[in-house]
Amino acid sequence: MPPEPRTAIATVCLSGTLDDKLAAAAAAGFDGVELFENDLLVSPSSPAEIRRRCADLGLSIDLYQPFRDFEAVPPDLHAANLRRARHKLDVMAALGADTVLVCSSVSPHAVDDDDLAAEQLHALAEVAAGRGMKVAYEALAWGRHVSGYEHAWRIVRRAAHPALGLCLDSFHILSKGHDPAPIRAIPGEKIFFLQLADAPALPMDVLPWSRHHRLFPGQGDFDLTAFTGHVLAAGYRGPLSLEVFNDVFRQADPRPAAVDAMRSLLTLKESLGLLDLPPAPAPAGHAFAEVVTDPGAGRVLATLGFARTGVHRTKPVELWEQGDARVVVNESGAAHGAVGAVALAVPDPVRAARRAEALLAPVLPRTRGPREADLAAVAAPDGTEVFLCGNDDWRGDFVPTGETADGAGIIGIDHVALTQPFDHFEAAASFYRAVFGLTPSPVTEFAAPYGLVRTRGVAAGNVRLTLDSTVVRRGEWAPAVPEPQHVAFACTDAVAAAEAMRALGAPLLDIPGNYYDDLEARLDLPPSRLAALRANSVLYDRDSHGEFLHFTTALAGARVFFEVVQRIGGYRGFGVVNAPVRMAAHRARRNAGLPLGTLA
Ligand SMILES: O=C(O)c1ccc(O)c(O)c1
Ligand SMILES: [Mg+2]
Repeated sequence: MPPEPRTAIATVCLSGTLDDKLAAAAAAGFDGVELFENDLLVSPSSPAEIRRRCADLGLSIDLYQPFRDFEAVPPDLHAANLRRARHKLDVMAALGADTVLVCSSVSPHAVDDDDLAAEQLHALAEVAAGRGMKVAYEALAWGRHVSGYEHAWRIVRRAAHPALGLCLDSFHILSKGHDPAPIRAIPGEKIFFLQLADAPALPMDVLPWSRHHRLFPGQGDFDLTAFTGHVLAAGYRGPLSLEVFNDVFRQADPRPAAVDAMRSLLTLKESLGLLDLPPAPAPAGHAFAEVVTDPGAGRVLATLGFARTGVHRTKPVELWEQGDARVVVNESGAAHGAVGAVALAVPDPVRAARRAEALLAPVLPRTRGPREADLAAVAAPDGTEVFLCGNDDWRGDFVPTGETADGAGIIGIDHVALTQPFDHFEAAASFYRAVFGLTPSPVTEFAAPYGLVRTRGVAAGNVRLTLDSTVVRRGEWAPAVPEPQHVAFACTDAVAAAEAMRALGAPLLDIPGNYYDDLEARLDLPPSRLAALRANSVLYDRDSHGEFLHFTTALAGARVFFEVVQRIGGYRGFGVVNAPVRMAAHRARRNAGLPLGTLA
């Protein structure tokens, strides 16, 4: 295995003051930082104090950035630029930083003259070299005359100064669709710095795309593995450094954000064969789901045909079962009122937990009472507990009740919908992908009653999770309660299940007639099919692989409800198109003041 590269993160990625950022970067295990000039300018600490702080935290300052609008200007401006540069190099000396990033000029004073650019960068490199420092030249995607790395490399080659090299930034190269393969031909020692950022494919101008929408590697649509592979193949041996300008990350708690960033780098290293981790666990299915709520949830499950098969030996927790669907109802934290845990059936829980730990997932203490199963559990970014179950030992925690029920057609858990706090949307998908090997689906957006919601699934085998969040932070007029989470059960005949559950008194949501009139207009379903859906308030969707029928209960706790779904053929989605009518129906019930889990 090649040597493992060092890691760094640009302070601009993180929220807070410089102290907050440095502490978060160090805590997440980064080796160094790119110090963004503005973070220094607004800091009350002197450069020497910042240098000591970084040393105390075990961080190097790998790059001082950015120095702007330097090259290819008329002589008087060049003299002023050199003077400005000398000042910054002095600051760098006090910081103990040896590389300055010069990004390609956006100034209207710059001229389109590679010879002049090379000559002036040579002059800068000469000044830097006199202090044992280096200059890394970066082509901004929107640079006035230099906007591609191959152009920047021609200028660096022409300048031919040992203290002048390139800074490669994946965003500027991949956002413009430039081929990164020729990077392999650049001598590695002339690549002074590597900045990594991913991004979603967005049809927009590169500057706002770069300044607002960058993501950590693996979170967007760029191929960072191939890109980084080219740079390493060239012989680059500097740090892998994250430079991510993102509106949400900039205002999120920097400590979990830095952990999310590091998890992304660890996964990237793994994909490059630079890091050996226990493999992702290939989960087979949902062992159980836990809802933390008031006793209403159990009563609602009874009306869906579930039997209360066990009570926990030591905790106010019940086990409810139907087919292979198992729900643990935990009444010990009713205020939380949502999905508390998902439990994945995995072949080797110990190995899966080791991978999770290596990827910085907090491993939860095993609070074991007498006869309580030794379950490995880790915390997802939003605090949801993820249990790893190799077998059914966990059932031993429950004293069997002997209770049975006739059932109403449920055969297992189809998916668990884990509505995410606004700040965690990207980190959540990365977490489930990196730690458990679940594959994220593309993000879709829909208009919900209180604003736009974005959603994506993460799935592998029979494990499916959905991760929803609002597109922008919620408006003040929206109800204080966040969107609920839910557990969706699989059945083989949704219409029959809805009939059976209504007969048992299930509090199923009523869907308005407008919805069915629109279904008829759009999909031309057979009249008997449409009538059955309408009569039972069953929702419908289809894709190129199959069909999807589903219906939901009223809220069974402050933030949780249940859904019943039928997949026909290879339908891949989650009925997202129907989320707005379901949300509006929940809202209507909430606004009508119906108590939670009110039975029909
Ligand atoms: O958006 C910018 O100005 C900016 C500055 C420095 C960089 O390294 C970069 O990639 C972008
Ligand atoms: Mg950059």
